[in-house]
Amino acid sequence: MWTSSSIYSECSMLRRLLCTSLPRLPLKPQSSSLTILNSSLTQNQKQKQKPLSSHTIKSFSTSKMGDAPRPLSVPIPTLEKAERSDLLRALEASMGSPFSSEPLSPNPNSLIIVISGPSGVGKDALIARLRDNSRLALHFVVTVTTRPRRPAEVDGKDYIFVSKEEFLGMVEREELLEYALVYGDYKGVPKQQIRECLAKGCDVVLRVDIQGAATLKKVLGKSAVFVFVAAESEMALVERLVDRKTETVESLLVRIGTAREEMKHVKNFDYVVVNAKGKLDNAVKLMESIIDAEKARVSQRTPLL
Ligand SMILES: Nc1ncnc2c1ncn2[C@@H]1O[C@H](COP(=O)(O)OP(=O)(O)OP(=O)(O)O)[C@@H](O)[C@H]1O
Repeated sequence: MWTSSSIYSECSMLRRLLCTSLPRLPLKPQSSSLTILNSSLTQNQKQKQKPLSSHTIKSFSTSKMGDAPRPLSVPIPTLEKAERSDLLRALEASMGSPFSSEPLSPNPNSLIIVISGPSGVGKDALIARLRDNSRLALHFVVTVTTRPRRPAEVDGKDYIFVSKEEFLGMVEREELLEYALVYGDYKGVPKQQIRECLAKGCDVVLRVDIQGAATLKKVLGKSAVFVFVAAESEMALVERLVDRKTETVESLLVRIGTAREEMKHVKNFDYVVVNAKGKLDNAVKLMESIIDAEKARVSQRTPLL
């Protein structure tokens, strides 16, 4: 029969047993039990407890951690008094092997980043800002096009401007990763530039329209990162196209109608970047964050090309 006094005496015996066995507990694996037991001590008992000496730690070092047997009698100096290098050496000796300075995770793979979105949304503006100001070292693949050069554009930098015959020759020789007829002009992505860049270990940015992105998705699948650039509203997009003053009324109508359809494709992309009016810098920062996050992925993409 349990009486209240017998329960009390059982409890105090158990407490005495636990307190006297405390210094023998292994240091790491059971540190949570150490905390629990410690909290059950009276204030008086806590004051009587001495800090762990190097001798105490030495006896812990004879215990096993996981499967790795640890050598006996490796003296580990106290944390307060030891030289850092001595402490590191003692810890290495105690663990049974030297600490490696090799990176714990491998270098991230090169990325293929596909930037797409409706006409007038600001793809070129975003890419120009990334090219000129970004902290990231990116290679921007220069698209080949048969479209006439706009006054501010530089051949070989903004686009490679070629005749229709030259373009079709490239198609024939299978030099393009993808190509499309966009608003009456051909645009294509040259394979060679991408291959050269990936071989050097750099990250490649491709700028394509929505059709091009759909084709690249079939070719590259999950090996590339697909980013959809959007305006904050349809009105903002139309204003931007009108203000750019590069389109006729007919081509404006075609682009606006196409943009309505293209917005439906956003679900096929990995990320969406809203390029709001006057907030191009925010869009650039978001692009950089996406690239940073992709570099930090545990399961890296491997470019297929
Ligand atoms: N955040 C922004 N705020 C205001 N204007 C912008 C912004 N981003 C781009 N623009 C302007 O909007 C216009 C369209 O941008 P841009 O030419 O870069 O679009 P695009 O998506 O490359 O178009 P396209 O596919 O037709 O070549 C340009 O005049 C550009 O300067």
